[in-house]
Amino acid sequence: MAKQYDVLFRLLLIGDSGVGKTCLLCRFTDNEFHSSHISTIGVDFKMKTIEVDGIKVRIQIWDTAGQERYQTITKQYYRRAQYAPEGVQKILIGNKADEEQKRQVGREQGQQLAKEYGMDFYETSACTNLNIKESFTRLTELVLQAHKKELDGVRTRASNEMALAELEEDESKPEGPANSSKTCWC
Ligand SMILES: Nc1nc2c(ncn2[C@@H]2O[C@H](COP(=O)(O)OP(=O)(O)OP(=O)(O)O)[C@@H](O)[C@H]2O)c(=O)[nH]1
Repeated sequence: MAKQYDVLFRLLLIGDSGVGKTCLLCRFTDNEFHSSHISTIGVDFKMKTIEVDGIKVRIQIWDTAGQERYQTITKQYYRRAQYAPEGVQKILIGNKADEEQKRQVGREQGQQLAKEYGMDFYETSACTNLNIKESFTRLTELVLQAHKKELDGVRTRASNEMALAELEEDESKPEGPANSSKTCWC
């Protein structure tokens, strides 16, 4: 059976209560949007596998509560992330981009803040599905880049496995032009 993923990492969603962290997560993992605000209690998580540069990446996405009363719990999660030996990759997201009239933070303000912290900036909408896949994919790319050395081994293994699977598939096919997978245009 084909391996389900090559690497696994953990991603943390942090931000004030009501900014749309749970909705970003539900849009990304299940392509769903809920208009009600049910505050996250403590932390919750969902999983999603995406493929970037031929590598199957399984992401465990932790959704933290924005409400202050859960800060003692949620802080433990950021702290653990801070001590990661390879450092932490971050991006800044301004959500609810569909609500232009109710905008609280200017786009330039967001871009400036992201620049100060050396982060990429995305304006998203969980409601209209704007930049959801793009922002999660970008963060995944940053994590993969930060772990480039370990990944070279994974990439070699993945391409060897793919070559082996293709070989096995070819060997199981009966010979003859009718079964040839190549198309000739001449
Ligand atoms: N218009 C619009 N509303 C959104 C968007 N994302 C979330 N919302 C709404 O904002 C409210 C809060 O969303 P949540 O995802 O529950 O917010 P949260 O950041 O997880 O909140 P806590 O769990 O309390 O930290 C809900 O009513 C959502 O429907 C968006 O992109 N556009």
